[in-house]
Amino acid sequence: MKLLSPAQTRALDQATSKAQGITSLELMERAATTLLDWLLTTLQPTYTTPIHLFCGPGNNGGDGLALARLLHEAGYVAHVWLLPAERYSADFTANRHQLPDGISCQELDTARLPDLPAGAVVVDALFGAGLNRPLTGLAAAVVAYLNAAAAFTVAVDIPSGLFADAAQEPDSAVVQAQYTVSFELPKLAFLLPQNAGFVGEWHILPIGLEPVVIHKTAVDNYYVDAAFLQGRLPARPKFSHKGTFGHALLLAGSRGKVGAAVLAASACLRGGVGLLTVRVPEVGYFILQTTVPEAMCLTDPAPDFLTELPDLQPYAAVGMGPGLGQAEASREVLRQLLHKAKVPLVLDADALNLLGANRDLLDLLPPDTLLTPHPKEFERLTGEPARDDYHRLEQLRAFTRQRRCYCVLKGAYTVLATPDGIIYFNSTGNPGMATGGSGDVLTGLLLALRADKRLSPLNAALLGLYAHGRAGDLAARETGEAGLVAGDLVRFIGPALQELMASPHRL
Ligand SMILES: NC(=O)C1=CN([C@@H]2O[C@H](COP(=O)(O)OP(=O)(O)OC[C@H]3O[C@@H](n4cnc5c(N)ncnc54)[C@H](OP(=O)(O)O)[C@@H]3O)[C@@H](O)[C@H]2O)[C@H](O)CC1
Ligand SMILES: [K+]
Repeated sequence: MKLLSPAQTRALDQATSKAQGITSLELMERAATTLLDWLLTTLQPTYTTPIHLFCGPGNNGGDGLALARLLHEAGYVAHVWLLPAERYSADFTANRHQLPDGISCQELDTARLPDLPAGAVVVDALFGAGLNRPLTGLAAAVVAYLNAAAAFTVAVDIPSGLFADAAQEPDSAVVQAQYTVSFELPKLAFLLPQNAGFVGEWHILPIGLEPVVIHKTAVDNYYVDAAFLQGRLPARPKFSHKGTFGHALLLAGSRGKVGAAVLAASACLRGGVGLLTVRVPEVGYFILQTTVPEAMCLTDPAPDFLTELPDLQPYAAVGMGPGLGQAEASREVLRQLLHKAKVPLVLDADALNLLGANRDLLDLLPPDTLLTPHPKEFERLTGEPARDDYHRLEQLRAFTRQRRCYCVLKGAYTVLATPDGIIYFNSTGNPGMATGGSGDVLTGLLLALRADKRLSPLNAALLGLYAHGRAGDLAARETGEAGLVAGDLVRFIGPALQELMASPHRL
């Protein structure tokens, strides 16, 4: 799914009205009807549940007014609270006039605010995508009042006070919603950790906006769901053999961290690689040969950490980093790898820390290298702390453009940035995956997909991120989130990839 800016969303609304021969008021009615359905199904209010709708002066307020009417007509108790303003949008005014006589409708002032007990529902329709400055005065006071109340809050389109795709000043007045219900496509703001306390759980309701116009709209940010990946993972050909899927080399492990090599190696095998050779120091030989018998083990002459780069000739892709440690000799192995590699590279964990501590090595990165830092490792790569999540995204775009690489940034919505500066937000995964070894599993899986010559660097990375998160979701069904360990992810990589695999008989 594409993430559109507010200006692009407005243009899409207008193009939809034109193409479908409907007025913007009719589109608003469609949005409100879908919203009504969602609200009744998800919140299941009773006919006595008080539902307070706070409506601002624009079309977000118009959505709130239309919803209030529909709720009233369906027999629910709707109270409308209007925010006084100098100007009101045309569709707000039209819906204001359509409010039935029996509905309670009052203008807000600080002396007249409703009681909002725990059983009440608040619908926040004060401001939506048209917000163009921070909230002040009465609007800010109302937001503070709503945030202090015990009621259950549903934000229409976006929590009021939150910008759709830009940071707001710290301590700005922003509604803290339990649910945010938006239309057709998600907004960038929903995907950033700094906004989690405002957005709550978000839902997208389709309202029939024109797909052709969405298709033609150029964006820098995408949200990757299963539909987005459809057809990107080809089925395994009937007459394939182990050479078809590539021979990968994994450089990993040091004394006390051989487990990271084991997890990455197991994930690489479950990721469908044809052959896997793991380079570990002597200390890892017995462990690896017994826990991952499917992998070949090529030991380094040193006992505790890697000191020599093996001949790279046989390999289709090379991964380096899990459990590596940061010994000087291992740094030199990394330097040689960057100099010599002619095949795709996946760098993670200590390989990234070594890059961060020796930033001259970044100049050696071969094009299309895939890096998989978490935010702290990424900060070491750039050498500059991010001001906020938006700034971090811009740093990421600048980094991948400058280095011509692919970079994954791990988090609740793990993102992938490409050499063109396009960002993809992954949609799968759960908090149970914030556990030791989860990143090693991702590295192994990505290595397998990069070794598969049928996949572009972009598709390999997107499929890997999605399948990793999906494996976590499947595993958590069995283990619960708290009980999830990285080894569980490995077991579910196969089923996760199978779900994504294209049918050979479909277009
Ligand atoms: N496709 C869709 O998603 C649809 C969305 N709909 C809904 O429409 C809104 C967007 O409506 P819009 O009228 O453009 O914007 P708002 O309602 O958010 O804001 C209205 C005006 O408020 C003024 N404004 C902006 N910031 C502030 C502020 N901080 N304090 C006070 N006033 C503010 C501004 O006007 P000015 O002239 O004062 O600058 C805004 O224009 C979208 O969010 C959806 O809810 C459609 O209903 C269906 C399709
Ligand atoms: K809102």
